[in-house]
This record gives sequence, C-alpha cells and structure tokens, in this order.
Amino acid sequence: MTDAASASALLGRLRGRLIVSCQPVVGGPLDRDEIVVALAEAVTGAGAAGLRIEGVARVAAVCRAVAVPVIGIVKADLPDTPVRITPHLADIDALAEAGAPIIAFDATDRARPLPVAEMVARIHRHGRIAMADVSTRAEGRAAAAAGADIVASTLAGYVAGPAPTEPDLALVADLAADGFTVIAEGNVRTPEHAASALAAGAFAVVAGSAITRPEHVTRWFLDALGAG
Ligand SMILES: CC(=O)N[C@H](C=O)[C@@H](O)[C@H](O)[C@H](O)COP(=O)(O)O
Repeated sequence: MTDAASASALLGRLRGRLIVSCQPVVGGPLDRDEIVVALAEAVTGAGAAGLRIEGVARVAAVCRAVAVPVIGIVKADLPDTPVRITPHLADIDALAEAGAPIIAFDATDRARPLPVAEMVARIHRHGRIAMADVSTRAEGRAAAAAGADIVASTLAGYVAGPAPTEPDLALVADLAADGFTVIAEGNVRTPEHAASALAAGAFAVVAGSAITRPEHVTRWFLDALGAG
C-alpha cells in the first residue's frame, strides 16, 4: 500500500466492522505463534474484518495466513517510560517489513521516547496507516493534528488508577464528534458494547480479551459467581 487511494480502500473494508485482537495472555498456554495464527484464522473465518496482532514475527505469520487488514503492534516494557505500545521507530520499521498495513502506537501525553508526529511520519514513510492509541480527547486531537489516520480509545483508563472494565464510549463519542476516524478499543466485552460503540460514532470496533483470552473470560465468570 503506497497511496491515499489504497489506504482509503483498506480502511473502507473496516467500516462498521469487527476487528479481533489476538493477543494471548503473556506466558499462558495460548502464547504461541501457531496458536495466534489459528485464532486469526478462526475469527476471520467467522467474519472478523480485521485483526490486531502483537509482535513482529506474529504479524508476519498472520499476514501470510489471512487476507484481512492487520493492525500491527509491538509491546515493550521500558525502564524510562510508561509507553509500551510500539514505542520506537525501529518497531515501526519492523512491523512495516512484516507486512502490517496499519501500525498502532501509544500516542498518550506521557513521558515518551519520541514525539507523536515523528511516529506518524515514520509510519507514513512506509506507506502504512497510522493508528494512535489514546486515553483522552485532547490526546486524540493532538494525534490527529500530527497526521494520525485513526484515533483509538485503546488506552482510556490505562494511564492511572485501576484498570477499567467497561469501554469508554463517551471518549469514542467525543472523538467521533471531532470528525476523526475512531476505533473503539478496550473493554469491548459484549456484543452490546460493540453495537453501542458503533452507535456512539465508532468507525470500527476492536474486541480482544472477550474473544481470545479465555483466562480473562473465565475470571469474569468466576467473579460473577463469587467463586475462586
Ligand atoms: C491497554 C493495553 O495494553 N491494550 C492492549 C493493546 O493492544 C491489549 O492488551 C488489549 O487486549 C487490546 O487493546 C484489546 O482490548 P480488550 O482486550 O480489552 O478487548
């Protein structure tokens, strides 16, 4: 993908659709490349229009295996910054080389290795679509001003305090009202959440844990039963 027309055609395939994040629990029994590929094949076979995949080797393997657009990310725990999702330019280069047509990165307003504009420029230099994972409307506005093609609610609630358990549909609605291409991501745990996200103005919806992390879903059930 090298031009605006192809980017727009690729995005068009995601409009109003479900994207499934296939990121197994780290270190768990499903945390294997072949299982991520199998999950990708299972959900796309069932109708998922796109995928979100972590790790360069996994992005390459999934891009070879399926025909839907892949959002590629790299996660890294760094000593000097809370930014974890695709923190470096080298990550962008590797994800582009692996074949991801969309590259997502942390675009929060925290101590960061590099300015958001530099990340977007690098993604565009590879002819890829830049997806900014944000936690607030201000971050979404700043990312869009820096040239991001998509803003996503991925990090809402994850910059401080306890991890959220519901999608931030107010943020989705605010970003959509600003006129951005918004992906609702983070704690979309039910089909009703997904439908509500589209109703709030999302362009597309990502669901992850609810589909591809059975350990988390099991915990939700156990908690509801007051068991274990
Ligand atoms: C905060 C963070 O690091 N989010 C990550 C981003 O890639 C993933 O761990 C999430 O699973 C993904 O965003 C999908 O969200 P959920 O699994 O809640 O449907």
